[in-house]
Amino acid sequence: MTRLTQSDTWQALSTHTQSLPHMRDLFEGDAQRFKTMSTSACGLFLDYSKNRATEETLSLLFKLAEDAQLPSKIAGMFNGEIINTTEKRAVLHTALRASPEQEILLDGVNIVQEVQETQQKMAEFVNAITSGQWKGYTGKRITDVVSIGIGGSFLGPKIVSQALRPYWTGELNCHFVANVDATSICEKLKTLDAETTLFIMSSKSFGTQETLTNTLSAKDWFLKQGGSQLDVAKHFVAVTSNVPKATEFGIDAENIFPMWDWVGGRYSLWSAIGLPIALLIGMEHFKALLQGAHEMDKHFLEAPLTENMPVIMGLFSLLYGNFHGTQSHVVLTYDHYLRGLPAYFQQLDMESNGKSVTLDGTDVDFSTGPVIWGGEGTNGQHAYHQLIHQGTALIPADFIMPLQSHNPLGEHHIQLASNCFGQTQALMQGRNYDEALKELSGSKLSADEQALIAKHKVMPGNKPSNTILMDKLTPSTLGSLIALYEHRTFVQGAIWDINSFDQWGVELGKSLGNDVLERLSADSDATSLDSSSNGLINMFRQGKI
Ligand SMILES: O=P(O)(O)OC[C@H]1O[C@](O)(CO)[C@@H](O)[C@@H]1O
Repeated sequence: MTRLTQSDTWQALSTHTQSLPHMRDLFEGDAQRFKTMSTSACGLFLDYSKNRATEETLSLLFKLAEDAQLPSKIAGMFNGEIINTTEKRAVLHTALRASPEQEILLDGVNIVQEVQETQQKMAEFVNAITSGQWKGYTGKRITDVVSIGIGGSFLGPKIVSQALRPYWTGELNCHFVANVDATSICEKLKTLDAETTLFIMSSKSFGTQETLTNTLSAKDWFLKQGGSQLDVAKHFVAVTSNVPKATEFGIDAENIFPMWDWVGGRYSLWSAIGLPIALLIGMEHFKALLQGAHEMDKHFLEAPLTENMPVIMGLFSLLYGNFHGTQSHVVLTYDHYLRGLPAYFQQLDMESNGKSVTLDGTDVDFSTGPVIWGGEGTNGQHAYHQLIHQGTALIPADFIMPLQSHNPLGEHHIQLASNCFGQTQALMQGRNYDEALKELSGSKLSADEQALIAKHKVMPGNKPSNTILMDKLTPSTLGSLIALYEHRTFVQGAIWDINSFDQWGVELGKSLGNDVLERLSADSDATSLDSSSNGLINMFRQGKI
């Protein structure tokens, strides 16, 4: 048993959460609920009133945070303490968006200076490419950039670029290649001209098979299209913490943008991994993105727990997973530009908190990270909202929506808002049997049929949601929003006392995959593995089922 579940606060929450009134009653009993259970910070507004919580719930949750020494753990991260204990690393993605005059010492070195130097290198590169000063091997300017990377070296650049489409400067097209499935790169290369294409190879480790294979294929394509080995330097750059391996691979040293081991892959978009973003929106907007995240960092570090947006969101997520048995959390972005954000938050939270031992190696006796999923509203209402409303699983939801659209057109945005707010209201209040029966009273159905259909129309409600609003989706509000979720993830891991910053769970698949690769290309069939793996390998070798 862990100290956490033995604590008085945990035990009190466990008892308390079993006898909470329905949210309908909480709203009916307090006209000020929206006012008191909402907060603003860094260009974001959070309505957390549609949660299964009373003042006592909140008080117990904040006590849980204090018991875990959350404020000092937050300060520890910002100060570069070695909190990624299994890899003996600091966790300092916050330094990537620190003010230039800040000093953050790591092993006696002010890392803010290194960050600023890399940002300067990025700015010069972005200017060279977008001004046309940087020429390809036949003297033409670069028109297309292909970003090759996977996981945090793909999701951040891809999804932030998509979200900030209104801010693209228009000089470049950008393509993202992640999967080792050749279709991904082939479909892009078909449309490209080697003379005007630049490849950015993004890999913190410079050891990820998918990224290495894709980069080798891109290089092979480039050479077959007429480029020479000497021309590679004009068309290939790399972002990595492993400079020796990148140099060995053939990337010119001056074309390598450094990153550091104190930046986790899923927290790296703020580093040179974000180069595709800066190329598309320009360095000024990229710095606004960083500034938005920096504002949220300051809020997270300085705001009292009871007014701290990431703390509030993290505590509610923990409440449902640990005291209401939820297994997943849905993120619904009521904005087409933000359609990729749930996938980004998926890696961020699931690769961080998908753990089952505490820092000292004790098996947890509580739920940790939930499954994060979601998509864009209103599309989800025509796909999976049925289950969220009437299914047997309780699924807490986050609704995210800008108040202003980048594309105001007729009734579109007001209808989007009506759907967003209507959904949170329906989830909270539901529809009881009497209400369902009353709706059927005018129908041609018999009394028995009405009674039966009414049963099918009942919606329990009491389904929790947070609603996050912003005036407009800008680089700054997007930066604050993503940092909000980064810190929301941190809050949960800190209270659970797990390591949110390593990812040992992805190593086994990689090593077994390498073994399978050898067996797939061996001279004889596989026989020494389990019958399923042998069977699958040998079926692939035969090339037919
Ligand atoms: O940037 P790299 O080192 O190629 O790693 C890519 C991704 O693979 C992981 O290490 C495992 O999924 C992620 O954490 C990371 O973002």
